[in-house]
Amino acid sequence: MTTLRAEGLSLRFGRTTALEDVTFALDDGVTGLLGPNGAGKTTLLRIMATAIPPDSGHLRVLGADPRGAAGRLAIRRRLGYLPQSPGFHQHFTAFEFVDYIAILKEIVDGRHAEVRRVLHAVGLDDQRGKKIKALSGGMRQRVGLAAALLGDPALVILDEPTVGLDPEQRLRFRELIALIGEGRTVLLSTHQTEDVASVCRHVIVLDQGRIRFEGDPVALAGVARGRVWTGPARADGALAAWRTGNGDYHNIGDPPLGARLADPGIEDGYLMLIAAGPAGRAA
Ligand SMILES: Nc1ncnc2c1ncn2[C@@H]1O[C@H](COP(=O)(O)OP(=O)(O)OP(=O)(O)O)[C@@H](O)[C@H]1O
Repeated sequence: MTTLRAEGLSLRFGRTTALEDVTFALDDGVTGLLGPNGAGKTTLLRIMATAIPPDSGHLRVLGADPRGAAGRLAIRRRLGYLPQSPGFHQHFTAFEFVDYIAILKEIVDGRHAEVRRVLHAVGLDDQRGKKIKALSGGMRQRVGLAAALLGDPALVILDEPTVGLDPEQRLRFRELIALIGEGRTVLLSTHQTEDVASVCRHVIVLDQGRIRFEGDPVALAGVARGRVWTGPARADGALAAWRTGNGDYHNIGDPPLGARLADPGIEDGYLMLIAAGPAGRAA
């Protein structure tokens, strides 16, 4: 079943166009929302979480229309949202923070059992009595994730949850997200193409408020097929190029004649789209 359908969403902040004619649908599983700084990711997530309305366009979330108060309430009851800055109360313990969110979510029956359940789901059984300020960044993100899972939401929206985590924490967090995506819809906003490669079955690339790509991760890599090559120097005219560990340069763009083509990855496809700019719509 389609969990969410957005049609022609647009939103401006003064003279800044944050979103322009954004149309997509979400189903079960993890969808990655990739885009550079300022692409409009957080704005789009906030609209979907019913925190702000779009200027124009239509949105249907879990069968409800967020334009009316009753629709918004119905959506919020079945939604888990982890914002970029969850506003942790540093002096609360992990349990107290999640319990506080459970109160705000109006969970009445078995509230403490539900708090324990979500803390267990994110692997924080042993840490639940610790103060937020004493937890590592990765643990803190888990507390935020636990709060987002209260009430077993059908739709979970995660705004850049892997930012600032070390590689091992990021791996563990990805595993958790993959588990959460089984049987429910998860939208994961991220700058990390590795997040998308490891957990997402579907990916949306947003740039300058517009959708530049929608499809599976293999198709995103395919955007750069025939456009990635290696050579001894940074190629003139490459859209992006960087030196690799063995001293060769990895180039993306229009390859010169006789170039040594390489298999593209998700990062190559993503960079092709972003570097080519709005005119270079490739999917
Ligand atoms: N409340 C606001 N008032 C004014 N401009 C805003 C506001 N929120 C966002 N913007 C602008 O809208 C555009 C999109 O911002 P948004 O935060 O949605 O991007 P983002 O993709 O989430 O970026 P990042 O990856 O840096 O978090 C940016 O140009 C931003 O400056």
